Amino acid sequence: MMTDRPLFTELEQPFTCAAIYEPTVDAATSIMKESEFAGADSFILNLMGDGTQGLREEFLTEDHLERLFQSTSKPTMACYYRWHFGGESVDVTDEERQEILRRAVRAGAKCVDLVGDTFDPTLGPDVFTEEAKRYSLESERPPREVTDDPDAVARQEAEIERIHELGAEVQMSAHTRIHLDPEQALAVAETFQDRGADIVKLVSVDRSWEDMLETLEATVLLDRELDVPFIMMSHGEHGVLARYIAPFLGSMLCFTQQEYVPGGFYSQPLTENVNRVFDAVQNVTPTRDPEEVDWL
Ligand SMILES: O=C1C[C@@](O)(C(=O)O)C[C@@H](O)[C@@H]1O
Repeated sequence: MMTDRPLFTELEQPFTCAAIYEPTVDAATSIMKESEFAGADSFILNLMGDGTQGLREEFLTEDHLERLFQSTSKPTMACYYRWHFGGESVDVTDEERQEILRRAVRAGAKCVDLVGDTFDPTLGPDVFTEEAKRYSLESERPPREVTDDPDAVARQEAEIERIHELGAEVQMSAHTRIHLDPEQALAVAETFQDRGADIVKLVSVDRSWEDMLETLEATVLLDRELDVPFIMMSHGEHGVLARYIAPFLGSMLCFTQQEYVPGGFYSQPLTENVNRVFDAVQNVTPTRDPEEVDWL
């Protein structure tokens, strides 16, 4: 008998979530099956590909998506950003993106990624441009993909309810394109939690080891203060190390990949590798107050 796939918040944490960037359902299925052997616990499917690192538009039907989700007993989360990993902006409205994400849920996705500025896109340079790089190198810019416009927030809250009614969870996310210090990270995370998100995801920017250490500090702060599960991580080469470590400090999962394709996105560690780390690192969760420990 078919068993339903678990929700993301039902999985034992921390776990791996393998990113699927393939252009066709067959290719995506093949990578998902191989990822299962590498120990992937869940998947994130990129829907905004149209030929470059994500599912092509012709596969965005309920039938195609259902065939893909049914090929695994692991849960899949769907995302459809305004940009794709090839670097260009995607020419669809927020309403269309949400319609496609709801279609994915009807086809069996267990979670959708709701970008934090949906219905009120934050202004800023196009991603992957020289100007975007400058934006990320400076700290005193507002975080991208975060809005507090009351109309947009009300629509986001209604969208979260619709997705809940369809039986899936919502991960509210922001790729902030700037480095977040711990207090900034907590402020954004709390607004997403207040909107009804089941999971909060923050992707900061780390430009140095000091930034990376602040990202880990933000992870500890979020773990202490947030009521919902969260994912804390960063873009930037200094952020890669924290992707392995943050899951031990409370970040719920690590986004991984099965293999690195030429011209691909290499910040996500390989699934097999992360699982080896998760398995090897034991006995690091404190169970007693420092006062109760003999050997300090
Ligand atoms: O948003 C995220 C995280 C990500 O941006 C990363 O940096 O690992 C990659 C995306 O596939 C995923 O949806």
